[in-house]
Order: sequence, then structure tokens, then C-alpha cells
Amino acid sequence: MSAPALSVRAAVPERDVEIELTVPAGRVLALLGPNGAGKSTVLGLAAGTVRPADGEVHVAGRRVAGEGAWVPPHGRRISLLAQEPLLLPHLDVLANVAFGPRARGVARRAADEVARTRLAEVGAEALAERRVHRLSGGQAQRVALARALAPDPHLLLLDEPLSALDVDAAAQLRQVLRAALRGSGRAAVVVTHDLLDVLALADDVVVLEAGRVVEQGTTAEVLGRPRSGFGARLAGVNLLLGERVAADAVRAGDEVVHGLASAQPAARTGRAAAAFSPRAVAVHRTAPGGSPRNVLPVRVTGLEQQGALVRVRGETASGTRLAADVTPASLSVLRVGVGDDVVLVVKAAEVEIYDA
Ligand SMILES: Nc1ncnc2c1ncn2[C@@H]1O[C@H](COP(=O)(O)OP(=O)(O)OP(=O)(O)O)[C@@H](O)[C@H]1O
Repeated sequence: MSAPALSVRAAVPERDVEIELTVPAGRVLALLGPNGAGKSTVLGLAAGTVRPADGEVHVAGRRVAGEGAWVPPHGRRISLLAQEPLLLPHLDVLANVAFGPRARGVARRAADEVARTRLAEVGAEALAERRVHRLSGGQAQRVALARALAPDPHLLLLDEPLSALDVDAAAQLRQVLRAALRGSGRAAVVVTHDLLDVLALADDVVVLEAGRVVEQGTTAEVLGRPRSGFGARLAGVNLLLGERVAADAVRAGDEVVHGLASAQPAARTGRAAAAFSPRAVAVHRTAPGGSPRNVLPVRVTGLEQQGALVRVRGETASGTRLAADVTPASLSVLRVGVGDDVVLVVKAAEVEIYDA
């Protein structure tokens, strides 16, 4: 098996970042997390713009940072595609894309050949002779992608590559990126806030919070069974994390939530998650009597339209954020507003319980 494209086990104490993660050869990792979680720091550790105080960084099996080792950015064979295309304004498109191979000593004709192949790959071969200032935002970002791919890097770093584009241009470039990455043998780390990028591009997901990895797995695992608040919001589910008190029940803060154990638990106790869809939740003013349902008191923190439904956002006394998607009609009967105390009600049959 070939060495991982990237492995990081590093501490950057001045940023309170302590990270361990691996990008296997040929795979695409989505790096997710709230602002200030440490995503840029991880990219910097890989690219060589951030030095770890402790630990090691390996790129394609080579130690590029660690005690007694330091390979500067240009020696790492890592390409970056950032929000802005960062093209050289005085060169035409072909020369921009040929620049990386040329800098690695490839002869001009061969470098131009590589550049044309990469431009064709991103659907921009017709732009080869164009001056950079005459490109649209989407075209420039395609060219920047071709430029990033041209030196045949060990690893591609994508730092919110679509966020400066309008919706249509972003959708097009997402497909171009998908074609360039999925199943190509290329390895990449993509920092994004967009679920569509994760779905289109990522084999694996790492979620960072406050400088630590809080969740990692394949994209299907993380979206199917999130184990962090951020992962749950991305997956669009409600998540309560706590201690298992029975095969089918989790204590989270003051609440015990009953559900269906989706798999044989590893143990009768231990950390567990209770997850359920906002669509499975009803909103009441007071707890309804009768059938055995989970009743979760929250204070309403926001209301927003969600397609034909209204999303009611709330927070439990212990600070867990939950959401319910209800019809406008049911909400108008309740007359619920921000700041009100309500109860969210969900049937046990709608709640999935799993180890966390
Ligand atoms: N140049 C710097 N010097 C010192 N601390 C920094 C520097 N850059 C970032 N930090 C701190 O390091 C921590 C991690 O920041 P980082 O920029 O890696 O997060 P991020 O996940 O990329 O955030 P964002 O989504 O806002 O870009 C934060 O606490 C931040 O304030």
C-alpha cells in the first residue's frame, strides 16, 4: 500500500491546536468546523506556512516537519487552490498553467503540452491564449485548478474554492472538481462550509472544533450517524450526546431520550448519541399526556422558512441546539415566538440511538 498523501500529528500551542489526521493516498478529505476551529492551521501545517511546536507532518511518506526536519513550502509538491484564483496577471492562460512544470525544470514544449492537457481536463482549452484579466470569475477558477494540477502534486489543498463564485458558476466548477478528484488517484483536502461540496467531493470527513478533531469517518458514516454538533447540523439532524442508560436510551443533560438502538451497542454504558430528524418533531406549549413520547423543553431561539415548512430552532437548558420543522398552520395556532418556552415532542420510534 502506498504511503498516505498526508499525515499530521502536530501541536501548535499558540493557536491551541492539537491535531492528528491522515489523508490516505488517492482520497479526498473534507475538513469541516466552525470559524476558528483550526482548518486553516491544518492547511498551513501541510503546506509549510505553519510550523508545529511538537509532532510531525509527512507528505507522501516523506517527513516534511518534525524534530530535525523542515521542508519549505516549495519543496513539498503541494498545490493550493484558494478562494481567489491567484493567477499571474502578466502571463496568458497557457503560460500560467505551464508555470509549475516549468519551475520544476520541465522543458517549455513539454510543459505547454501538460498545460493543454490540464486545461482540457477542466474544460478550458479554448482559453489557452486568453489574457488573465479577460477571464470571468468561474473561468479564472478553472484555470487556477488546471494550474494547481499541472505540477502533478502529491496533495491538493482546496481552501473554500467555490465560495467567491455565484451559484451557477459554483455548481459548474463543483462538477469540474468532482471529475478531477473522484476516482482520479489524486489526494486532496477541501475546506468548505457547503454540504454540496462534501457530497460531491469528499470520501472522508474530519470535523474540527476548538483546535481538536471531534469526529472523523467516511462521508457516509459522518452524515448517516454524526457524533458532533457540527456534524449533526451538516447532516440536518438533531443530535443529543450523552451517556447510555439502557440499550435504547441516552441521558443527555437533564433529559433521558428513548429511541431504537440501530445496532447492538458495544456496551450497556458509555457515550451514545440520540439522533432524529427535525421533521419528526412536533412543537407544543405544554407536555402532552398519554403515549410514551420524548418531551424536550427548549427556549425558542429562531424561526425561519424551510421550503413549505417553518423551522423552529430552540436550545435546551444544557445548551443543546435542536430544531423542529412544522407547518405554518400549526405554528399559527401555537403563536410561538423567539424567547418562548415550548416543548419538542418526538416518538421513540423516530429516534436512532448509537454509540458515540
Ligand atoms: N496567525 C495567527 N497567529 C496566532 N493565532 C492564530 C493565527 N491564525 C489563526 N489563529 C488562531 O488559531 C485558531 C485556529 O484558527 P484557524 O484560522 O486555523 O481556524 P479556521 O477553522 O480556519 O477558521 P475560519 O473558518 O474562520 O477560517 C483560532 O483560535 C485563531 O484565532
